Amino acid sequence: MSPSRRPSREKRPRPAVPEATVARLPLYLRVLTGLADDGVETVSSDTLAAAAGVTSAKVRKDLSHLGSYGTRGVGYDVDVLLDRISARLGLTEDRGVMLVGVGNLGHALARYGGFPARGFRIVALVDADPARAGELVGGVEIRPVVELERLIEDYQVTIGVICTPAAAAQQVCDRLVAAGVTSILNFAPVVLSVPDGVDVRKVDLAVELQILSFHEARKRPDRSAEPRIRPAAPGTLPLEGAVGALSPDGATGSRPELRTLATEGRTLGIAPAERGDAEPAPTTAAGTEAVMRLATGSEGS
Ligand SMILES: NC(=O)c1ccc[n+]([C@@H]2O[C@H](COP(=O)([O-])OP(=O)(O)OC[C@H]3O[C@@H](n4cnc5c(N)ncnc54)[C@H](O)[C@@H]3O)[C@@H](O)[C@H]2O)c1
Repeated sequence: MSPSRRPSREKRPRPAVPEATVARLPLYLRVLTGLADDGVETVSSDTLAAAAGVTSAKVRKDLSHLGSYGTRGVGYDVDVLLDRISARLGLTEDRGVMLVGVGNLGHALARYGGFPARGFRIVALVDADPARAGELVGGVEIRPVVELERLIEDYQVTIGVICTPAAAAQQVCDRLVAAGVTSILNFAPVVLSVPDGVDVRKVDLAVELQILSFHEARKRPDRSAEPRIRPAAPGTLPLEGAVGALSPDGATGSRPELRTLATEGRTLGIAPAERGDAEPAPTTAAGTEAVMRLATGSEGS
C-alpha cells in the first residue's frame, strides 16, 4: 500500500475490547485509584489480579487490549494505566446522570457521595410522587416527572438510572430514550425493550446472591447432590417434608433426581444442584456495590 493510501492513525478504528474485559476494567480502576492516592507508582499484575479475582495472566490479557503491556519485573505504571482505563471507559468526559424514582433505593444511590470520584454526577432526580418534589437528596432537588424531558435537555443527560417499581419502568425507559438518553442502568426487576443504539445494564441483587449461592453449592460437594427446590407459597406443604414425600410418579422416598413435585395441586420446580466450572457472570460492579451499600447501610469511598 502506498503511503498516501495508508489509513491515518486517527481514522483507524480502536480494537474491540471483550465485554468480560470491560466488566473488569472498573475493578482495576478502583485499585489503581487507591494506589495513586497512596503515592504508589507501579503495580504488578498479581496485585490487580487479586483485586479483580482473576489470574494475573487474565489481567495481562485484559490490559493488552488497551495497549498496556507493563514491564517485566517492574509491573505497570499506575498513572499511565489509570489514564488508559479511564479513557477507554469514557470517564474523561463529564457524564450527567438522571435518576428516576427516588424512593428507598433511589435515596440511597442519590446520597452516595462516591460517584463523582468515579466519573459520574447525578445531576437530576425525578419522581412521580408530588410529595417528594422539592426535597434535596445529596444536594440535588427532586423534580416532578413532568420535567423529565426538559431536565435531560438542560443537563445534557446521557445516562438514566431507573429505580421505579417494575410496572413503571418500561414507560420511564421509553421517555428517557425518546428524550435522548442512550444508556440505562435498570434496578427494576423487569427486562426493558430499547431500540438499537441504546445500552441497558440491569442490576439485580437477588441474581448476584443466586450466583453466590451457586458457588456455595459447589463448595459443598456432598450437599450438592440434594434436590434444590423453590420456596413454596404460604399455605402449601412444608418444603422439607414435601421433598422426601413424593417422587414424580407419586412414590414416596427421598430421591435426588426428582425434578418436579406435585403437591396440593401445585408443581414445585426441583432440580439437582448444578455442577460445572463456568465463570461467574459479569456483574454491574458499581451498581451492585451501591445496592450492597444500601443493604449494609455503609457509606463507601
Ligand atoms: N436491583 C436490585 O438489586 C434492587 C434492590 C432493591 C430494589 N430494587 C427495585 O428498585 C425499585 C425501587 O425500589 P424501592 O424500594 O426504592 O421502591 P420505592 O417504592 O421506595 O420507590 C419507588 C419510587 O418510584 C417512584 N415512581 C413510581 N412510578 C414512577 C414513575 N412513573 N416515574 C417516576 N417515579 C416513579 C415512586 O414515587 C417512588 O418514590 C423497585 O423496582 C425494586 O424492585 C432493585
